Amino acid sequence: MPAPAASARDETERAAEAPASIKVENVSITYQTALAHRQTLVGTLSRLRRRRKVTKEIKAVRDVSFEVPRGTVLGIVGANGAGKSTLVRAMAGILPPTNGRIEVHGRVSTLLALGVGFDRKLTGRQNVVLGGLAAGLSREQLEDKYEEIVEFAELDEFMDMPMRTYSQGMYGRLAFSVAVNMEPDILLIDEALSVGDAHFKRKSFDKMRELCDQAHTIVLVSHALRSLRELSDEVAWLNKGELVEYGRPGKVIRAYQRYLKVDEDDEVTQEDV
Ligand SMILES: Nc1ncnc2c1ncn2[C@@H]1O[C@H](COP(=O)(O)OP(=O)(O)OP(=O)(O)O)[C@@H](O)[C@H]1O
Repeated sequence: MPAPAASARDETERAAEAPASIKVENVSITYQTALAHRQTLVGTLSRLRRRRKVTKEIKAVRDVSFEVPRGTVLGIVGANGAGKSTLVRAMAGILPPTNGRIEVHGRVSTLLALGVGFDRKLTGRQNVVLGGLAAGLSREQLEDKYEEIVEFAELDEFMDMPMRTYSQGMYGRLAFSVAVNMEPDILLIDEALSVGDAHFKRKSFDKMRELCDQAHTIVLVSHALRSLRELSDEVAWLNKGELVEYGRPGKVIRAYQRYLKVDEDDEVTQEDV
């Protein structure tokens, strides 16, 4: 019967026509960082006199291009220092690319290891309200969301305490709960797939799977290869700032593991760490 075939084709065509959620075009990001010389007094004095700053360039991302279609879950893998966090921070608009451009279509919510975070002087409740307003939610939307966020984080009795009194796990649980409950079009997650204790890890992974199955566009940076393989539609492998491979999760992760010289079923690299 033609109808189902036609609708399947329509779907494919629609997906092909749908604009990419994220477009990364020839992006390079270079950090300029002050170089520490051996700290001798004479050397420091002479440099101060000459007012010369010694800087070093670190090319963290080198001419990277790819597109993330709407509704795609993209995993990013790579060794330490490969440029993963730098690229995701640029996608989040925290860091401007040195060259190239990044287009992002949709409301973004981030859960990043570095950078944006809560103000520890404020209570959990104040942080959630401020974060929600900053993310563009109305007061009414925030009231509904607030209950969901607190219930998911299971931190009801701590919400009126300053966040400096929170344990690291409690902090992570609230951050995760805020990020996933903001109903973003695009969710950027860096090294925060599993936070909290074993119970919350399970819960946050199930929530991630639920979000990945829905029409959200998600970018996940993680060293937890098993989770990435399970959650991602596509995987990008970065090495020394360059995009080495982009494609189906099994294929790209196997190539990355060969590079790392670890077995495919190596328990440690599979783990959610
Ligand atoms: N703020 C910064 N200033 C200068 N150099 C930086 C800064 N942040 C990162 N770098 C450098 O940029 C490179 C890429 O770092 P990045 O944090 O993006 O790597 P990563 O792939 O996320 O690593 P990891 O897996 O260890 O988290 C590294 O060489 C790092 O030293």
